Amino acid sequence: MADKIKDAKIIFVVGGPGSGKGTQCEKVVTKYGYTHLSSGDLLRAEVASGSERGKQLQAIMQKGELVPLDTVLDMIKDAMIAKADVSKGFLIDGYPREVKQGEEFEKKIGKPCLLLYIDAKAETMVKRLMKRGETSGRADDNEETIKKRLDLYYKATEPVIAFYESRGIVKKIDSELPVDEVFSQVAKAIDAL
Ligand SMILES: Nc1ncnc2c1ncn2[C@H]1C[C@H](O)[C@@H](COP(=O)(O)OP(=O)(O)O)O1
Ligand SMILES: [Mg+2]
Repeated sequence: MADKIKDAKIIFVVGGPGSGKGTQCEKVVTKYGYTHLSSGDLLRAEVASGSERGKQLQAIMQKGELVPLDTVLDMIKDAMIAKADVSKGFLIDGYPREVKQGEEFEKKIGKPCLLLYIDAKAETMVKRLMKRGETSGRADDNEETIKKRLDLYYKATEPVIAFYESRGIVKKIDSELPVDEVFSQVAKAIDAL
């Protein structure tokens, strides 16, 4: 089954909470016809389904912690297989959150050809998340959880960037700029593939 996705382009989209990953991915979907898979959205869909697994996930996410690796990976893989025939490529948004997740992804699914590092200052991310929290309805868009998510990002996720830098596939994107200017950097990186 996983054979079908072996030849598809896989792009990891990594950045802190509120850095603008989802915003940029939506624009890539429109321009390039890629499939956008946000690990957070997949997990939130499971929570919304009201399943037993969803309830356990919600408790973890509300605390700003990482959910078990196999759960996320299985969800991403199932979603990729479902889209394999129609997709030009995959944007994997919000994953890997830690180096181990990247290693497991490559074992079970395939290798990324690019890592988009969506970079914004902590202060900017907090500001954007607090604003998003006014309307998002997300249980983790509150001041206390935001702080934990940022700490975890710097501790667990930044090493992911270093790991893939050694492979030469990291493209750093300045996400302090207006959305369209951020996107022109993203488009340049994708056009160069
Ligand atoms: N370049 C930019 N300038 C200003 N606001 C931005 C921006 N990119 C995203 N935003 C806004 C949209 C959202 O309300 C919030 C978080 O963006 P997001 O795409 O949901 O981030 P992420 O998916 O990385 O958590 O910030
Ligand atoms: Mg997002």
